[in-house]
Amino acid sequence: MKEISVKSYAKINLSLDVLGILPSGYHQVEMIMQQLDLHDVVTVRWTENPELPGVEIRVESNRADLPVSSENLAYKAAERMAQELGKRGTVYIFLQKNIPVAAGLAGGSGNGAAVLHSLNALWEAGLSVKELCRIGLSLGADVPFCIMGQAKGNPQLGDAISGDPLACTCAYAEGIGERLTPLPALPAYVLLSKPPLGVSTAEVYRGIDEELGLEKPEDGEKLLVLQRHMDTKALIEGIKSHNYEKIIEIMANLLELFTIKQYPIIMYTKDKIVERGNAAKVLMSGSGPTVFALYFEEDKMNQDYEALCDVNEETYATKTLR
Ligand SMILES: C[C@](O)(CO)[C@H](O)COP(=O)(O)OP(=O)(O)OC[C@H]1O[C@@H](n2ccc(N)nc2=O)[C@H](O)[C@@H]1O
Ligand SMILES: Nc1ncnc2c1ncn2[C@@H]1O[C@H](COP(=O)(O)OP(=O)(O)OP(=O)(O)O)[C@@H](O)[C@H]1O
Repeated sequence: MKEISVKSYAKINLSLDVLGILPSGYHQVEMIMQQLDLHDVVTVRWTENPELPGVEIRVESNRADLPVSSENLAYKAAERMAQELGKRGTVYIFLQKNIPVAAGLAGGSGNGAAVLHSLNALWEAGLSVKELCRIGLSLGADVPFCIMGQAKGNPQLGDAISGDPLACTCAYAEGIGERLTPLPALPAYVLLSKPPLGVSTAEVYRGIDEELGLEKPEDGEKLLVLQRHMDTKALIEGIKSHNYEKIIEIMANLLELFTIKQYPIIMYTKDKIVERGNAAKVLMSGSGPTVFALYFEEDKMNQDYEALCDVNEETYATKTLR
């Protein structure tokens, strides 16, 4: 029996723009993604057994409300790796969940990514970060970025993975979120506050279509309309040159257009942070509903943390992963 534990980090979107809709129904996006120190711990145990016809998978978690069947992204990730590498034996996965669920923080995507990394290590498969990202994309659009962040934040995966040119904790994402260019991390303290509701990512992208008047092109038809709603290129320059004023000015999340209208409690949470006057920026992360606030001074975040715990039970004080 062999075992490994991997830290599965939460992510926020420093920016998220939707440029258009593809014939697949997926959206062409432009985003800056940043990993946070807040993490789940994914432990994977592998027992080889040539008598078995394939791989048996069992998932357990400390959260009773999380599906542990084949719907779980950790389960799916083990299935995909087994298909790729044709192994026989038992995979046992334990998910120590600390990241809130259905929150816009890529918690599930991270767990899927962690299982890919774990099995790559336990099976000594030697797959590169790029190869893991290819497999990860079939699990979800956020998975490749989670793979890159975990490569940086888990030295136990070995020098080849942590030294991979794609290992990074901040990245510029294009395509459906899978074309990733590493960026320097943004050093900041981050407060997360999740209103008590879960949001479906698919519902949010459908809602955005209505907001923007986007219609899915027919198969074979070219993507005609590509419209930018924020200056992501200038944001990248700001991150590279440590121009915090510029970063704060440009950061935005287009998905707020729909999610905040649909769930006013998100605006209520944002207002509660903004009115305290400590945060440099307050935005919704991903498809929501979690609101994040950025700070450059830790004590300012700590003051807001105390106050926000009274607004939403699921409130966390963390920082960006560097
Ligand atoms: C909102 C973000 O979290 C921002 O990082 C991602 O864009 C979503 O990533 P994700 O949850 O990993 O997405 P997936 O699991 O692949 O897809 C969930 C649903 O979101 C929609 N989806 C997702 C990504 C994308 N670029 N366009 C989409 O339209 C699709 O309807 C899909 O059915
Ligand atoms: N390992 C997992 N951890 C959390 N949720 C999972 C997992 N596997 C499957 N799910 C399901 O995925 C859904 C979305 O959960 P998740 O926490 O990944 O949301 P999210 O942070 O909004 O993700 P993303 O930002 O990638 O859209 C939930 O309804 C949950 O039941």
